[in-house]
Amino acid sequence: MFAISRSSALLVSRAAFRRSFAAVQAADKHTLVLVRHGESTWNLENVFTGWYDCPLSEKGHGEAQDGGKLIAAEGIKADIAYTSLLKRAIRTLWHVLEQTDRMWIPVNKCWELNERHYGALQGLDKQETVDKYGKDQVLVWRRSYDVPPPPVDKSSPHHPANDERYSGREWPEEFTESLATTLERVVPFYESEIVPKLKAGSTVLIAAHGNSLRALVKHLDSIDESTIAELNIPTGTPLVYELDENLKPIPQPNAIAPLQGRYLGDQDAIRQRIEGVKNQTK
Ligand SMILES: O=C(O)[C@@H](CO)OP(=O)(O)O
Repeated sequence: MFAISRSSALLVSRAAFRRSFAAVQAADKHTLVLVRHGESTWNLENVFTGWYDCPLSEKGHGEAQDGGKLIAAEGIKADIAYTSLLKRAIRTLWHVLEQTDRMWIPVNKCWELNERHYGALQGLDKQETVDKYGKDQVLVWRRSYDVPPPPVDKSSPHHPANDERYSGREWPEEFTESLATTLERVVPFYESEIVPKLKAGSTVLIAAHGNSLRALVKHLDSIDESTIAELNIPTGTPLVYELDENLKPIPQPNAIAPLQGRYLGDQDAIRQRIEGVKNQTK
């Protein structure tokens, strides 16, 4: 009475095959979620920020909470999170973890994910800087790949040697960063710290900054130096990457080129936010 017919045995083994194939596929797919912090007080005031540690604005708190809700609605469950040493990104991460009910997962705070250091431009009004130096020069400082803004020296409060969170490291007498030098710290950090977690099957969440994330997506999406100059990342908007077994992005439907990951949320509103970042220096 327990004998299984040949056809039902076949059905059982097909179902088992489908299940194990799905498991292999799942193991070969890796999820990485990137979120730029919500609007900060200095974004609101249109001031060059870099490593200056300003908080989120009222609107920025709301953007970060909404970003977290979108991640929760997608059913994405981060296993480990990374952020910078700057409170606008840390607070954004806290909002996302709260909204996704993942406040218990490990969190790593690392200077390598900081915003690009804006040198002597930190603290200057973006529009006044355009009025003084011209739109083209300011665009070169903001978006060119390898032209850094003028540096700060150790007499400046903006120099990292004067901030205890960066103690224990050697900093050059003069400091500033281009996107290229930002990438030189972001990408090795990603490769050495985050890639092993992804390979081990963890879903990874990174809350960081406009330019540290531009550096990371340049690497992930193999974006060339002239195209990356046109790329702006909106505040508080989750960007979801599905990566294949070689950790190459699997192009997502609705991805906004040149990105292969997809932004969560209302796509028209996201395009408007992107334009807003671009238009900070008209
Ligand atoms: O001021 C900054 O640090 C960054 C991000 O807010 O600005 P921008 O978009 O001009 O690079």
